[in-house]
Amino acid sequence: MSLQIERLDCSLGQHRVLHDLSGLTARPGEITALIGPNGAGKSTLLKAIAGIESASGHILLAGERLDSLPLEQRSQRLYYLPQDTSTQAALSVFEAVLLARRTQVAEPAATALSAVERALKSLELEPLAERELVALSGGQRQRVAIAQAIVRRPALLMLDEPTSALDLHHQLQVLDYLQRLARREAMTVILAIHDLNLAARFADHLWVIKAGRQVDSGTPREVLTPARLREVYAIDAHVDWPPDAPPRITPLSALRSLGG
Ligand SMILES: Nc1ncnc2c1ncn2[C@@H]1O[C@H](COP(=O)(O)OP(=O)(O)OP(=O)(O)O)[C@@H](O)[C@H]1O
Repeated sequence: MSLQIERLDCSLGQHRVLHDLSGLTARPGEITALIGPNGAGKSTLLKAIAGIESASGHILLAGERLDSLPLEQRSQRLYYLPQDTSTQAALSVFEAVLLARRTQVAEPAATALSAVERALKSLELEPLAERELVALSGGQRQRVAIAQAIVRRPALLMLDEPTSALDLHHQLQVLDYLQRLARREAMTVILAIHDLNLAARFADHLWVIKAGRQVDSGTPREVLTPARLREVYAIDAHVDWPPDAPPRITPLSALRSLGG
């Protein structure tokens, strides 16, 4: 389902965080990466779409006004995975993923169990299935949280920095899996991410925001230019799109203060 944002404003307390975001589209079957410096408003935008933060403007999913749906109905269509995946829940990995599935979908137990097994396998979590959540490392917990998100099969999946705690193997493995999942299930996937090499490699489309304002949107090649990186991140960077290798963005130096 295609997501469209029009005239979105959001204030937190006295602070206006998002300013009139318009014309942002995320398509089914694609990964849309949301990029921008610290404090740009990436988490706030994802939370506003999820209905966790209140915002004005239009948020349309497959033409339907998400922003006028009650939270419960929104949550049947989307899933938002926050940046902080810490938990004190006294559950095993398997139980946590099963619970995520069962609170969302009414179905026979055997169907739920096989969905959980598939999700664990897809994220290489089978060896940890019986471990307690509280006994996991940060990266392991992050992968479990991603399994809890994907097992629900939402039409719109939003992940806030889903690879921030992952080692290099799992960064590639998770993003490759999300890309295949999006294509196979025609899922709309939006992820906030700081690593521009991963964004360039795995995203079909980028949204760029800075200080709550939309700076650009387009394909990685259109958006990730040295001039744009200078403007958005205050860095000098070398950008290379080799024909037979993944794109390479090499930060060279930090320029003036970025602020924020
Ligand atoms: N509860 C709040 N009340 C007031 N301002 C807030 C609140 N939460 C966040 N902000 C401010 O909103 C702005 C956007 O924050 P947000 O967390 O959305 O940024 P971000 O782009 O996700 O940043 P990061 O890359 O550091 O995670 C920041 O200036 C932040 O200080």
